[in-house]
Formats: sequence, structure tokens, C-alpha cells
Amino acid sequence: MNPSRRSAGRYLPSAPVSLPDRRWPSRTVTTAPRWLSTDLRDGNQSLANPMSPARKLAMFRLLVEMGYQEIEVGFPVASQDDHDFVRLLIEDDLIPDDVCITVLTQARDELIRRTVESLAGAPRARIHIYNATSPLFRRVVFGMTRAECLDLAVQGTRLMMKYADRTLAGTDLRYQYSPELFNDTELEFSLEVCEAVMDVWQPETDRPIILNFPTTVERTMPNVFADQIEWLDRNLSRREHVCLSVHPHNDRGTGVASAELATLAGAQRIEGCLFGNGERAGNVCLVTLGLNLYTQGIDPGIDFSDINRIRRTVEYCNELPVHPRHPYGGDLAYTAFSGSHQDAIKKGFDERARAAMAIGASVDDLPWEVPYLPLDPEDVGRTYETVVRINSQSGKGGVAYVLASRHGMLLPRDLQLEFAAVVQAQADAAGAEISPARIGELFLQEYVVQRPLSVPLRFRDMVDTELHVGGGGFTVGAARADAVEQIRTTMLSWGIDVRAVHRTGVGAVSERDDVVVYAECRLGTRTVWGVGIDAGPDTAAFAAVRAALSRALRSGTALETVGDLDAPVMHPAPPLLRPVLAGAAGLDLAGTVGLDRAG
Ligand SMILES: CC(=O)SCCNC(=O)CCNC(=O)[C@H](O)C(C)(C)COP(=O)(O)OP(=O)(O)OC[C@H]1O[C@@H](n2cnc3c(N)ncnc32)[C@H](O)[C@@H]1OP(=O)(O)O
Ligand SMILES: CC(C)C(=O)C(=O)O
Ligand SMILES: [Mg+2]
Repeated sequence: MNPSRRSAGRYLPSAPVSLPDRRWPSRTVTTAPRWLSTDLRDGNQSLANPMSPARKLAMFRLLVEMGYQEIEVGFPVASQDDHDFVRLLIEDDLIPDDVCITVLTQARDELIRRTVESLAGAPRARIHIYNATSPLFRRVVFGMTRAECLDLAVQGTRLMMKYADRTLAGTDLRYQYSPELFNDTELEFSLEVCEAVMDVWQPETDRPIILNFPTTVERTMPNVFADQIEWLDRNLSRREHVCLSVHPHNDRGTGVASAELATLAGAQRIEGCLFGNGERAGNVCLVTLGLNLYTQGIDPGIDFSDINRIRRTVEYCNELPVHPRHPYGGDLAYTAFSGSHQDAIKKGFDERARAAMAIGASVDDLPWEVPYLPLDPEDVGRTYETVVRINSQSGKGGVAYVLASRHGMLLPRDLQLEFAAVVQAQADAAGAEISPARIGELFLQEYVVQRPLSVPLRFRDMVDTELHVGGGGFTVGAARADAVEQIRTTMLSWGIDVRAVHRTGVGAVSERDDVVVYAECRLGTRTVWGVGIDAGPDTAAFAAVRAALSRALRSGTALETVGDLDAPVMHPAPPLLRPVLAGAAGLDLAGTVGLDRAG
């Protein structure tokens, strides 16, 4: 914004609350508050296309299944659909015994009458009346004095009770009042209005009242709201019969903080919407609040165990997408692309596995402590599959995680480093994410020789051990238990030091319970890796060494250095090896490139 044209000075800062001995900053939350979902009212009224009856029902059912026991189901006088939905719930007996529905209305005689009538036959229900109390609204919207504004609330409550006496004899009727724009209202006046409303309703143990304090348009920092709530908590009369409720909106993006600090300050109940739907920047998000508690070890009393289904239903009902970065429920909420995050996550999982094994327990019995993951994705029905995704920002830890978790390949550290560079080059070239499937393909292409050798190969030095090739597979004479050692010895005589053979049990790459062998071979000054995947360890080891040779051949420079550290030389390939290499790599060696004994 160009400061010469626009000035922040046009905006009036909110007045701080004088509460020098405020107590909320040193409190901690230990239990969940009561929740009210207003998805079907505040959420619905903010939609370009208000929910159809089918969408309303889907939302109601979802909320009930999740465990919400207080649900604001509409503004019955707003539309025929809203009215009919309330009737449907009552007449089709769709309201479980432990659920209380709420309906909202303005403090206007005719609207109150019709709202009360919409509840006829309900076993239990709450009527919620609101009127704005802030100076701006008194002046601009109502053209009322404070006394007239207070009277609106008082008369509204009286009228509601009068109509309810006539119409709702068999209903367990409960009451809620909200001074709209509470956060912009003089605190003493909010209190005065609420006290006057209570004088009419006369709250008692068996007929409590909900006083609900909204940040209708969030304009202050959350600590100011917390001060306001603590002030009310201290000053409201009949406190034991009052449920002090808050209804934060999210205009400043601090709706969650406002709600949480308000609970420290004395709020017992929070109204909000799933995934923060609602007017303008939304109502406070009930998913975030609930799972924030959960990750502090406090049961929110709400079932979030299938967050994807919750999100899909909410998206269907609201016809609005949930942002991929939305806390806990967004597609990317548990995903790291960046290398150092991935490395830490992988180490976190590895450490958990080790710790669990050490004490003979399941990882689920350990406290959740994984770097960069505040919540175990499985707790909300997500998998670990997308915890790490690979692009140019990723590193070896992430690539190794994908190979392990998606392809069952546990790479030795040096190979992780080497393959990460291969993936990095691809990611740089593509300028996009590399899928786990593509990473698997790249790995196979790079390290696993898949082309069958075209000729039988006999290792002269290996008694009883014969490597036959055909139909794409090897068979190894069974008599030799030390076949790997034999091939190592043979290779060494050709100047190839098979330094290490690493095995992992399962190779999901081939969709069989294969053994994966990683062979680290030294050719001159260069280390070359090859990977073999086969049913048995010996055949896999042979395949791994063969793959390393094939790779060495593909990169001619490596072969040129074999046998001479200082001056690259070209050696004819040993006669025995020449056809192997030709078959493996599809190249005609013709005596020009090859491998020979070092030195
Ligand atoms: C912060 C919130 O979310 S509050 C909930 C808001 N939700 C909605 O408004 C959705 C449903 N609303 C509606 O369908 C309609 O607004 C209705 C049916 C309630 C009323 O419709 P209409 O009678 O056509 O009136 P409209 O909404 O334009 O009227 C505003 C009038 O109500 C008055 N009014 C507004 N709020 C209140 C209130 N809480 N109590 C009493 N009067 C009120 C206004 O001062 C204005 O009066 P005026 O006509 O004398 O100037
Ligand atoms: C009706 C009231 C509680 C409201 O939605 C608000 O003030 O935001
Ligand atoms: Mg609201």
C-alpha cells in the first residue's frame, strides 16, 4: 500500500482493558470446553450457495457422529429451507437424546414468534437471541440509545418466554443470549445488558443461561479479548448458573488464539465451525481447537479419527475447498518437502522403532515425539506415506525415507548420498515434485540391471558355483554357502574390490519378498554401487555385483581409471568378463574398454 495515499491512522486502536491483576496468563487448560458447532447457521449464512437440505443433513449427521452435543441448526425465519430443516430434524426424530439443537433469531417480535413455533414438538431445544450492543451499531444500525438497546434484549427475552409458554409446553427449553459485537462494546454496558436479560430469564440450577460473547468482527489482539472475558468472569452475577461462552471470528487470523486465551480467562464453551467456515475470514476453527487440545494430552471429546472424511463432508456441504495448509486437516499438513525437515522426520521414526524394540513395546505405546510432526498422522486416519514428498528442496534423508517406506529398500548411508544426487538432478530438470513411483523407477534404472545376460557365465575360481543366465534370472549352485566371498575374491583378482554387501530383508520393489543386496565395489579410485534384488541372498549378491560392473561400464571414465591411480589407462577386458559386460550393458567392448587388475 502506498503510504502517501493511505494512512493506518484512519484505524482506531481498541482500548485496553484495565485488569492489572489479570490471572489468565498464568493458568493452563486441563479440560476441554463445551463446544457448539454453528456450521449450519453462521457457516451456512456465509455461503454463496446456502446448503441444500441434503447438504444440511450430511453436515448434521457428521457433527453428531463426531460427538458435538450442541449444534446450532439454523435461523428458521431466514428461509423456507432453514425452517423446513428444523422441522425435519424434529418430525423425523433425528436428534439424538444427548444432542441439543439451537436456533437463532433477532430480537424482533414477529421473528421470535415464528422461531419459537418452528421448534414445536422438539424434546429439547435452545433459543438464541442476539442484538448488537456496540456504540457503532447503536448509532449506525439501530439509531438507539443505550437504554433502548438494552430494552431490545430484555423485550426479546420476554417475548421468547411468552411464545414458548404457549407453544413449547413439552419442550425442555434452554436459552442463550449474545450481545453481538461484544468485543467492541463498553464492558460495563455488556454486563448491564446481560444482567438485565438474566433478570428476565432468572437462571437457576435447572434452568441455566448461556451468555455468549462474540468477537463478531475480530479487531483486537487475543490478550485483549482474554482480559474482557476475565473481567466478565469476575463481574457476572449468578455465575454458577451462567455458562460463559465465546464465539470468536477470525478477521485478524487470531480466532484460535482468542478462543484459547478466553478459556484461560474463564470461558466454558466455544462456538465455531469445522475448518473455520463462517462470515468473512470465518468463525474459529473447531478442528484446530479440538486437535490443539488433543496434542496437549487433553481429550477434546470429539472424534477426529477420520479427518479426511470430515474434510470431504465439509467440502461437500460448504462447496468450499479446505486449504492444503489448513492445520491438521489440509492435504499438506503432515508433509515435508525440505531436506532438513525430512532428515529429522526420518531420524524420528527410526529412533522410535529402535526405542520400541529395545523395550519390547509397540511404537504406539511411546509418547509421540517426532521432529516437525506435532501430531501422529495416524491418529487422524492419515498415513505416513505423504509425510515426505520429494522435489528439488529435498535431501538424502527424504529420498531414503521414500525408498524405505514405499519400496521396502533400506539404503546404506553412502548409497543414500549418491542416489540423492541422482534424484536432485531429476528434480532440478523437472522443476517439479518427483513421485515415489518415479523415485523407485529411477533407482531401478540407476542401480539394478534388469536386462538378462545373454551368455552363461562361469566363475573359474568358484568351485561348484555357477551362474547361469536365462529368462531374466540367475541360478546359483546351492553347494556354496560362501558364494559371496567367492565372488568377492574373484572380483578382487580383477581389481574390483567388492567392499561391502548390505542386505535388507524385503524388497517391495519387485512385489515379492525378495532380498535386496547393495554391493559397494571399488574400481580404481572410484566406488561404484550396484543393487541386486532376488529371491535368495546369493543370487541377489551376484546380481548386485553385476549391476555395479554394468554401471561402471556405462560411465566410461570410471573404467579408464581402473588399475592406475595416477594415469588413466585403457585395459582390454578380461576375456571372461567381456561378454558379461557386453550382455549386461548392451555394449560392444571390442577390447577398447575394460577392467583389469589394479596396478
Ligand atoms: C453476527 C451474525 O451473524 S447475526 C446473524 C445474521 N444472520 C442473518 O442475518 C441471516 C438470516 N437473516 C435474514 O434472513 C434476514 O435478515 C431476516 C429474515 C432475519 C430479517 O430480514 P428483514 O426483515 O428483511 O430485514 P433486514 O435483515 O434487512 O433488517 C434489518 C432490520 O433488523 C434490525 N435488526 C438487525 N439485527 C437485529 C437484532 N438482532 N434484533 C433486532 N433488530 C435487528 C435492523 O436494525 C433493521 O431494522 P430497520 O429495518 O428498522 O432498519
Ligand atoms: C449471533 C452472534 C453470536 C454472531 O454470530 C456473532 O456475533 O458473530
Ligand atoms: Mg458469528
